[in-house]
This record gives sequence, structure tokens and C-alpha cells, in this order.
Amino acid sequence: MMPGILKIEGLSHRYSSAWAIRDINIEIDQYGAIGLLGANGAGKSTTMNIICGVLNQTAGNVYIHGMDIRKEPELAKREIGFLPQEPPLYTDLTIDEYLTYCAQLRLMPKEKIKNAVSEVKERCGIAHFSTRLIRNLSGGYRQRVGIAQSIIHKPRLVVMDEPANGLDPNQLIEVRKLIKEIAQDHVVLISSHILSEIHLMCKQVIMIDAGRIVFSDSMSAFNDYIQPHSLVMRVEEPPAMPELLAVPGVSKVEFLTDRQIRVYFENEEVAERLVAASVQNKWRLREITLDKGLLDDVFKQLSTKS
Ligand SMILES: Nc1ncnc2c1ncn2[C@@H]1O[C@H](COP(=O)(O)OP(=O)(O)OP(=O)(O)O)[C@@H](O)[C@H]1O
Repeated sequence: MMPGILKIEGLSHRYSSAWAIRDINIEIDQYGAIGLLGANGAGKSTTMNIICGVLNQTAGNVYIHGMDIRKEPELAKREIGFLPQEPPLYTDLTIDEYLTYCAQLRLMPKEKIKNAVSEVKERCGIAHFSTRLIRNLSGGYRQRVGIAQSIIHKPRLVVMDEPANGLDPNQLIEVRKLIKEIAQDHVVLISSHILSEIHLMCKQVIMIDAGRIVFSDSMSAFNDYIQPHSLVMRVEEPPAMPELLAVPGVSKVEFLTDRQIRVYFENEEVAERLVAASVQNKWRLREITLDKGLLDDVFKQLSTKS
């Protein structure tokens, strides 16, 4: 049987006295983007640094395509690409010079470097800037160069620490698109503290809080797990509180203004019942919205719950 691409067993790390991560277990054997979601200080960077062999763990094992990162670091690192939060770019080099240098650092055979550089430039949409100094590139293009260096040696696993950080909205769209494309033939492990970011890029999500995994499943399972429990409706003729509470499934009612009401419920069918009740009782419903926009709040709740 082929070994999995990434296997983490009982991984724990202690810096001085405090544990930064405890008993992390992860197994990935299919290409795709996986989000590592956690608040600041949750342990994302610690986990990623250990996976990339930059930090030596206190306990547990990391295998990259079956190779123990501690016992066979050189072989294992051939299968890893890393995009740290601050990409290690040499801004006085051109894109061509920089990527050639990265390929050499990765100990790629000399005769393969030229092809690898053109291929990766093409893939990352930077071929037209080959001879431009990195210092003269916009943030979005610098990030593409950062991504290019992480895949130039064709690793199976690419680790990206907060790759969306500091990009403007247009750059974000492009960089996300590129990362998704790369995830088609790599495992891309993406850390972020922003749920919507993970949501847009990843099919799988691993959530880490205070050094422990608190959720690990598909993005759709995550969506089910964090179903909204409230909605906001705006009506012209607001009913009295008891009338709303009488609708089956409504658990709590909060008047935000005299015409705007937040309704808490157990399941989403309540929305339909409220619409029906509004028609029947002439509340004159103008707007009804599930509180899905509060995903980041839900994330906070989840973190504290577990
Ligand atoms: N070099 C260090 N020495 C001591 N404690 C550390 C060190 N690096 C991190 N920590 C602690 O370990 C815990 C996990 O930190 P880590 O950087 O892995 O979290 P993170 O999820 O990556 O957060 P961020 O997004 O802020 O980087 C935190 O409590 C942090 O304060």
C-alpha cells in the first residue's frame, strides 16, 4: 500500500514549561486543500514548523509520504514545500534568478532547473515578469513568487502559513484561485485564523484551539455543525413577543429596533413558519436573513465550547 502523504501521530510540543500543542493526530492521503483553522496562539505555526522540520517536537511523530521527518529529514523535505508567513524573497533578484536559486537550494539536478523554472512561472502566472526585480512587484505578485518557490521541486505536500495575509481584495481572489489550482495535484495545508478564508479555499478543515484539535472533517460537515441558530427579520407591523414565541421551534426573541427582530431557533424550518405567520397575521415582512454572516462569532463560540 502507498504510504499517506502526511501522517501525524500524538504530536505534542512544549516550549519552556507550557504546552503549545497536545496530542495532535492528522492523516491525509488525498490531494486537496486542507485548512488549519485557529485563533492567534492556538498552535498553528508550531504544528507547521514541526511538519516542515524547522522545529523539533517534544513528543510524537511526523511522516511525510512514509518518511519520518526526524529520522530522514533530507528525503522527507524533498516532499515538502513551505510558504512561511513572510515569504523568504530576495528582492534584489529577478524572478528568474530567485527561482533558479531556490531550485539549487532544493538540490534539484542542474539539467532540470531551467525547465522547472519555466514550468512553475507558467503555472503561477508570472512568466511575463521573468526579468523583473522582485522589489518592483506588487504584493499579489510577490505572493505568487512565494508560492512558486514552494512548489518548484514538485513536493507532494505544501504548507502555507496564512497565505492570504496582507493582500488586497483583488489580489486575494487571484491568489486563492492559484492555491486551489495547486491543490489539484498537491496536498496544500493552509493555516488561517479567518474562517471565511478557509471556507473559500478548502474542502477539509482541521480546527485547533489551545493546542488541541477540536474539529476535523469536511467543510460541508463543518457547515452543518455550525448551522445558524438565529435569524433577523424586519417587519412593518411587528407582532408582540408572545405571538412570536408561539411559533413552533422559536426559542427566544430579541427586539433589535421596533421593527427589527432577532429570532433564535432550533432548526431552519422556523424561517418558513415565520413567513407563513407573517402572511397570515399581516406583519408585513420586508426582510428575513439567517445569521450566517456571523461565522467568525460561531468560530469563537466553538473554540470556547470545546
Ligand atoms: N518560541 C516560543 N517560546 C515560547 N512560547 C512560544 C514560542 N512560540 C510560540 N509559543 C507559544 O505557543 C503557543 C502556540 O503558538 P503558535 O505560534 O504555534 O500559535 P499560532 O496558532 O501559530 O498563532 P499565530 O497565528 O499568532 O502565529 C502560544 O501560546 C505561544 O505563545
